[in-house]
Order: sequence, then C-alpha cells, then structure tokens
Amino acid sequence: MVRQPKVGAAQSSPTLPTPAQGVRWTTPIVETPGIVVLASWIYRLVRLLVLLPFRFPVMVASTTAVVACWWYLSWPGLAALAGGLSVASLVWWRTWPHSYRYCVSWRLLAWWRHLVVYRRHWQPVLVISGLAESYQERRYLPRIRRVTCNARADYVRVSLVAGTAPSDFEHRVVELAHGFAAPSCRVTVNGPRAITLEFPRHDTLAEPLDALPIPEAPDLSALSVGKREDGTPWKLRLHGTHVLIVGVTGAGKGSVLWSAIRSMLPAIADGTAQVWGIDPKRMELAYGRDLFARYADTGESAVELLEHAVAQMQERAERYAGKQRSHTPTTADPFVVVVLDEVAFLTAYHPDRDVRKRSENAIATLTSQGRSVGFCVLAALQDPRKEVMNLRNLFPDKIALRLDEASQVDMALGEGARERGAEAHLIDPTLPGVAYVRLETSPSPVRVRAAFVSDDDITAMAGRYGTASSATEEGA
Ligand SMILES: Nc1ncnc2c1ncn2[C@@H]1O[C@H](COP(=O)(O)OP(=O)(O)OP(=O)(O)O)[C@@H](O)[C@H]1O
Repeated sequence: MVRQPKVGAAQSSPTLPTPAQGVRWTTPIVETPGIVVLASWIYRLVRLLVLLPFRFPVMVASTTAVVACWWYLSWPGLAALAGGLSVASLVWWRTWPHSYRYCVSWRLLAWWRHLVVYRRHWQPVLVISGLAESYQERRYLPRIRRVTCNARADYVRVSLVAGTAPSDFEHRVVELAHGFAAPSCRVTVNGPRAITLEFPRHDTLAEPLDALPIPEAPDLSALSVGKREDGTPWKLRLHGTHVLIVGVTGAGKGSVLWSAIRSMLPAIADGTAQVWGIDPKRMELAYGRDLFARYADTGESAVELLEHAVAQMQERAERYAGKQRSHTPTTADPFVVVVLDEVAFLTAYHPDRDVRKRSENAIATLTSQGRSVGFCVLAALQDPRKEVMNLRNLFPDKIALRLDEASQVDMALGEGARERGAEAHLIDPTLPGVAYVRLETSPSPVRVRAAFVSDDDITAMAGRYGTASSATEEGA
C-alpha cells in the first residue's frame, strides 16, 4: 500500500535517488539559567550607578544638590537654591559671556538637540536612508557617541557598525541633511570606525562677503578668496596648479577671478607675479586692464597671448632642465597666471576653426606642462560639457558655482562629487558667489562663498597697483 505523504512534509519521488547530503553542523542552543541573567542585570545596574558621577558629574551634582536642599530645607531651600543659581548664571553670563556660552549655552543646546533631534529621528532616518545593517535577522545601527554644538553647527560623533565604511555616510549626506532638517551635512573621519557628522543649523554663507583685505605678503599657494561654510577662510592655491571655475551666467565667476587677483596684488606690484588676461566678453577683466601684464580681447590676439605664454614656458623649462625641478617666483622668473574668462569662446564658439584648434593646443600645453615652471591657467566656463570644453581634466582644481543641471556637477568637480553632497545645481540664484570645491585634504566637497570685488574695488586696485604691473609688461 502506497502511503500518502503528510501535508507540509518534504516530498521525494520514490524513483529518484536521494541526493547526497553533507554533514551539517549547527551551533547548539543552550538556555541561559535565570540566575545568570539576573546576575548580569544586577552587575550592569551597579556599574551604571558607580560610573554615573564620572560620566555625568554636573548632572549628578545638581540632582544631589536639589534633593539635599529639598530634604533638609524643604521648599524654601529649593527656592533659595534656584534664586542663587539664577543670580550666579546672570553674573557669569554678563561678566564672561564667552566662557558662559562654551560651558553652559552650547552644552545645554547640545543636550537638547541630542534628545529631540538626533536620538529621536536617528533610527527612522538611518533605516530609510539605507545606513542600518542587518546580520542574521538582527538590525545594527551606527551609534551616537556624543553631540556637541557651537554657534554655527551641531557635531554628531558616531561609531560605525563593524564592516561598514565612512564612505557609506558620505554617499548619503543629502538624505541625512534632509532627515535631520539641516541645510547640509559633512562627514569627517576621526579614526577607525569613528566619524563626525556636521550639521549646520543655518546657512552661514547667506550674507555676501565684501572684498577681503589685501595681504602684505601673499601666499601664492593659499590665496584668501572667500569663506568656507564652517567660517574658516577659503584659500585658493594657484602656484603649482591650474583652476577651472564653472558656473552659469550670473553665478559669480567674476568674484572668484577678481578675489584671486586681489590677493596677489603685492606680488604683482613687486614683479614676482604677473597676470595675463583674456577677456572675450570685454566686460569682466576690462575694468582692471592696467593690472594685466598682457591683455587680449579678440580671438586672434587671445591665441597669440596663449602661444606667447607657451613659448615662455618652454624657454623656462629648457633653462631649468637638469638644474631645478620646481619654480620659485622671482622678478626674473615671475609666476604667471593666465586668466581666461569664458574659455569656451576660444575652444568651441569662435567661428575660425584655426583659432579654436590653436587655442586648444596652447591651453593643453600650458595646463599639462606649466605647473612646475610657474605658469598657471585660471579659466572660467559656463557649460562644462565635453563638446564645449574637452580639456577640463587637465585642470587639477575645479570650482563649481551654480549649475543648470545635476548631471553637470560631476562634470565640473569629478566623479562622485554629487553623491558626496556637492549640490551645485541647487544653489540658490540669490546667492551668487556660492560654490562647491574639493580640497586636497578631503574628497568631500566643501561649500564656500567668494568675496565680492565690486567695480569700485577694481578701479581702486588698478589705480594703486596698475603702474607697477605695466612696468613688468615691458619686461615680459
Ligand atoms: N561673491 C559674490 N557675492 C555677492 N554678489 C555677487 C558675488 N559675485 C557676483 N555677485 C553678483 O552677481 C552678479 C553677477 O556676477 P558675475 O558677473 O560675476 O557672474 P558671472 O558668473 O561672471 O556671469 P557671466 O558669465 O555672465 O559673466 C554681480 O553683478 C554681482 O551683483
């Protein structure tokens, strides 16, 4: 008699051979005795009580003081304590506002934001943004270690789940910023499995920045051109690199160009630096024409200027060959910055094919060979597409001001920039001069704002430093 298989039982055909099975080892399940569980809970409770005064000394001291006052002096004692504390705080706040802010205000704010913003929304935000990990049906979340605040931002120190990387967070900065209702989010790596998430509480770049003071001794490797989102100065390196500034019309490309030139003025005046300007629009650089050792505003003259720069660069390289490997700016061999406004005019839009070809060759030669002999190309561009500018990879440093499309962000700043939070396509049109840059020290883009150099500032700059540069032009 054929037996019917039970419902739900594994079925096998009697005519097929049973597949070979290896031996499977599984971890035995051992039930923990109740006394062990109880002992472990008691141990944790005792450890918490012992460590509490060391971990939270202020909180434990205040609670003890409140309870002691109430116990020994009842309500009048509590009222006296509250009054005394209020007077002491008031005196401290009025006399040493800085230390009061540091010791009381920011700590209270950090405690409040830890509780109400980060701890409350941590799990949903991390799970939905894909930063929670699962292993053997258990969910693991990165842990908040500490929240601190200053006048500008909240800093959330986080321990990562083992097996994850800081880049997982760097790729989710947009989700994190929106999740915790912050204008942006920045990730800093502190060490193994330890990162800090920085959430600004308001936009520190909302106010325009006036032209910065002219430095006495400019550092050509770190010219102050504006402010970073964290309030520190934005320093732009020109010596030893080439910089491409990308942004739609009205994004503020001119403010970056002019802030860089302004920071170099003493070097231009003493002849250790020269600026050569190419201004096809005749609007941007014409204002400070006297500052330029060479100046061109037509296709033909621009190509000649570029080819002249290439010839000088090659002559310098020939002299340096076998003798020196880097350039030090001197009056004999000044640092030369070729400022190219709207570079696409020469590489894509000029009607003469010969001009386009020669310009492209000259820019490619300057950008590929000029760094070590003291030549830098500082170019501005509206449209970063390859058809318009196929030399953009020859510029090691790039600045993305407001852009038209999300796809242009990676074209301007390099692969992965948008994923790491460079939302240049979302920059508010009412904030010209705001940009994203990638600094050498970190792959995460940093939000910055260039100082605005007005027409009056440029006129004053040309009036004061213009004569010195004309003298250098004769030598060039
Ligand atoms: N850093 C800045 N801070 C405040 N306002 C700025 C800044 N930069 C530019 N602006 C304002 O935006 C206007 C347009 O700036 P700018 O001409 O530099 O843009 P652009 O990108 O060079 O445009 P285009 O490509 O058309 O020349 C300026 O006239 C000025 O009013």
